[in-house]
Amino acid sequence: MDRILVLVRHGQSEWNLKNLFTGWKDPGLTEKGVEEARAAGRSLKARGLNFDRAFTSNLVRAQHTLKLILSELGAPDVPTARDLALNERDYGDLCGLNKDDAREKWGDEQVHLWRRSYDVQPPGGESLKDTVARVLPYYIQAILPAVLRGERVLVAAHGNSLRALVMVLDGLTPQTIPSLELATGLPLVYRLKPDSTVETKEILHP
Ligand SMILES: O=C(O)[C@H](O)COP(=O)(O)O
Repeated sequence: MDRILVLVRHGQSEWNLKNLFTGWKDPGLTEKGVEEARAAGRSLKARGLNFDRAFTSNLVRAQHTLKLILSELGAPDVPTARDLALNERDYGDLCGLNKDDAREKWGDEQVHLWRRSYDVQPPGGESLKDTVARVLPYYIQAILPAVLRGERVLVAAHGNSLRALVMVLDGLTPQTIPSLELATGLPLVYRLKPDSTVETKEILHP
């Protein structure tokens, strides 16, 4: 039995293009983001993958990415769960601010800590640790059981909600997680062992 889990960050959003902190705000995909999602679907199809179940967040940039991928696979009706647990990390008071302006105001180091550290919270927002605290229980309760049953599972979510999950899957630490970046629209293909640890991991480049 194969235990397939594929994670994909949404395609470029309108606020990614404007370099704005986004969090729980709900911009759509740019034309480039739509193409990135379609390319992800084509890569998965070329890899011979299809899916029995899908999960996404409550935000349209991830939902639209998932819809485009499934359309490219010719499988628009895959059972799909949408849950706030997979939402992007909430950037709180930073939402809507330009990231370069934030660096000017608070300094590169402080902004890097807010964006990439494990336990430093942006003002009024969530740290990655806070994000793990809602993503991991959902993964264990909803996503992992499907994978262990042999269902091929696709998760379309966000840069930091997926960093939270990849941290656990890849055994990263608070010291190593800051260097993890997830590109938009690049599928991560995991094959899990029966004990739910990772057997193989593959990044599908277009
Ligand atoms: O929420 C956002 O601003 C982006 O989707 C992710 O931002 P980051 O890459 O700065 O964490």
